[in-house]
Amino acid sequence: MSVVALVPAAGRGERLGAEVPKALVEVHGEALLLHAARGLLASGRVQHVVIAAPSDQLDEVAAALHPLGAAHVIAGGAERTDSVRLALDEAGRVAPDADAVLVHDAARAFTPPETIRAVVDEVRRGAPAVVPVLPVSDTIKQLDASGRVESTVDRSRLRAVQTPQGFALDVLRRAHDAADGDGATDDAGLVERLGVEVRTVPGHAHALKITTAFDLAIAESVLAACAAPVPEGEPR
Ligand SMILES: Nc1ccn([C@@H]2O[C@H](COP(=O)(O)OP(=O)(O)OP(=O)(O)O)[C@@H](O)[C@H]2O)c(=O)n1
Ligand SMILES: C[C@](O)(CO)[C@H](O)COP(=O)(O)O
Repeated sequence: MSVVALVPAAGRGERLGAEVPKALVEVHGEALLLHAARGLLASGRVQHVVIAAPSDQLDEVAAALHPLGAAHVIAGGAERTDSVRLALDEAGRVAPDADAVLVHDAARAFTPPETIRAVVDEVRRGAPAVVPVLPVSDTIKQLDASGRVESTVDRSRLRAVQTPQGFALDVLRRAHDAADGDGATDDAGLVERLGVEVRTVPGHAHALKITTAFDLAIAESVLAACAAPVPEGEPR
């Protein structure tokens, strides 16, 4: 089985508010996108990477990825779903042998390799679709239209969903074909509409989505902690 990873990286990063698109924001001297793509390849499960970049930043993105040597860059679309769809089309050209596909946000640049491997391995075990998830730690309230609390939601079966999400390639193609421009906030959401089973594997705190400046500060600390030598006798 050959695995192609699609990395939607064409967002502007409005909520982060940096001077460059979010995927090009640097942490420890390297673009978030480079961290994300390198993590995918470092998992040892991914053979091809296709990146959907802002259409006016293709050269900048290619330059940021230079240390990696192996990635295909295309222009993304107006919405995340459009960027994934365009990358999926490109995957058919650059990785015709692929039968499994990952979709991974550039914004989740520090997802650990073990999470990526867990997703791929579940697809290899026959899952049509797989998402990494974390339990929700806050109490969740449902509000009415005026902002008053209507009810407290049972959180025992709620999960926050991360990326990479893994799919049998034909399943993701069918899901995007059926969506026909009617997007979802994640790709598994499109698969759910087909009535196809979506399995879960444990997510990881380091796979946080860098959305705001606060998230970026957390990500910087995560990377610093991972790079720091572990004192003798302490677990990593
Ligand atoms: N048209 C778009 C919009 C988003 N993305 C990508 O989808 C991922 C998740 O999106 P998000 O974190 O919301 O990024 P932005 O859209 O850039 O953020 P914002 O909404 O703050 O502008 C990111 O890697 C982003 O680059 C994309 O490829 N194409
Ligand atoms: C795909 C995703 O990261 C899963 O949690 C998330 O749905 C992206 O949402 P956004 O609103 O595009 O940031």
